[in-house]
Amino acid sequence: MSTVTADSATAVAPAVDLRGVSRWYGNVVAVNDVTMALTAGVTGLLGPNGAGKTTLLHMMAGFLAPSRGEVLVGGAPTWRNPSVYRQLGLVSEREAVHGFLTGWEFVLASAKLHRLPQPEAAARRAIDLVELADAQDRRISTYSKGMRQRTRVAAALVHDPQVLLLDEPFNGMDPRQRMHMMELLHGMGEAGRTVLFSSHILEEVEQVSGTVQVIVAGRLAASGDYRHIRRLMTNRPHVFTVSSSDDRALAVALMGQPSVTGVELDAGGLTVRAGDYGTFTRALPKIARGAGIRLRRVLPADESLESVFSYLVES
Ligand SMILES: Nc1ncnc2c1ncn2[C@@H]1O[C@H](COP(=O)(O)OP(=O)(O)OP(=O)(O)O)[C@@H](O)[C@H]1O
Repeated sequence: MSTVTADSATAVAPAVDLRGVSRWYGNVVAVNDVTMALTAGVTGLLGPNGAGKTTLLHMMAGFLAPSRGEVLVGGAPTWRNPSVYRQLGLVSEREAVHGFLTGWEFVLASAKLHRLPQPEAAARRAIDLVELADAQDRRISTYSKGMRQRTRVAAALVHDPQVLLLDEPFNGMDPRQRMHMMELLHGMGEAGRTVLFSSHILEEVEQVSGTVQVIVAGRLAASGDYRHIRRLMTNRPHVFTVSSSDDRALAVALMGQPSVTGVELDAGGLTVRAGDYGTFTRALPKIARGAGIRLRRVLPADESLESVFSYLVES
């Protein structure tokens, strides 16, 4: 977990610090006792739909009050604290932009809302950063989805905030637009900004960020280095459906394996429960070969992200 250690005098204070944060809507608990600290660089906030990602981001941005706990940005509470807004930018999930404005007008309006001393210079810098200068004088209604998204990022960055929060920024983008947005986020992280983006897609997070916060049903399920979390996800018990040239003989051979915890045989083939993914998938071809059996099909039966997430929560 990316906590700041007290033993190091040079430890960097987290830009975003959540301490025992909960938020409920009536009797729905959207966020449940979350503690996390974010420092410079890009972090992915990974979780299935309805996990509480938007609620967390909105509390960080000062749009929502926590029901319990503290949400700090730069050491100050975000709720009802306009001075914090100068340090952060939020790109929300919904894509509402005024299509009749040009990209330039939209970003400039944001600079003026922030009452920046030189709004034109700030708008120019933000537009250059997202590489939209060529299209800045066209109406937003003529932009592609990716260009609209970049316009919104420019508007959120116009005041050069230390913290940038993005809610599902890759939704609906084609691969090229995705790549461009990923490079943009990378660059901002490398420049020392604290960037947090939410996603429900594991691969998306893997490509952009080495650090992940996994949120499931309002709780922080796992946190830290992506590879560590990936291992947690693959080292869990797995169920496979297997069909072969002789399912009955294969069932007998598999039952003798320590990595196998259960085998069921029916007309459709075998359902095999294995202790972990790697050991079983390495052992299976050898076992089949040893018994003179040909494998026809091996499919993981429980690979939905939902099942991976619920495993993380239960473990
Ligand atoms: N204004 C609200 N009133 C009541 N319940 C809400 C409200 N906003 C969110 N919720 C509930 O809180 C939970 C978390 O929602 P949230 O939008 O934060 O999740 P999410 O991870 O961002 O999901 P998604 O990706 O689908 O937006 C869900 O059960 C949702 O139905």
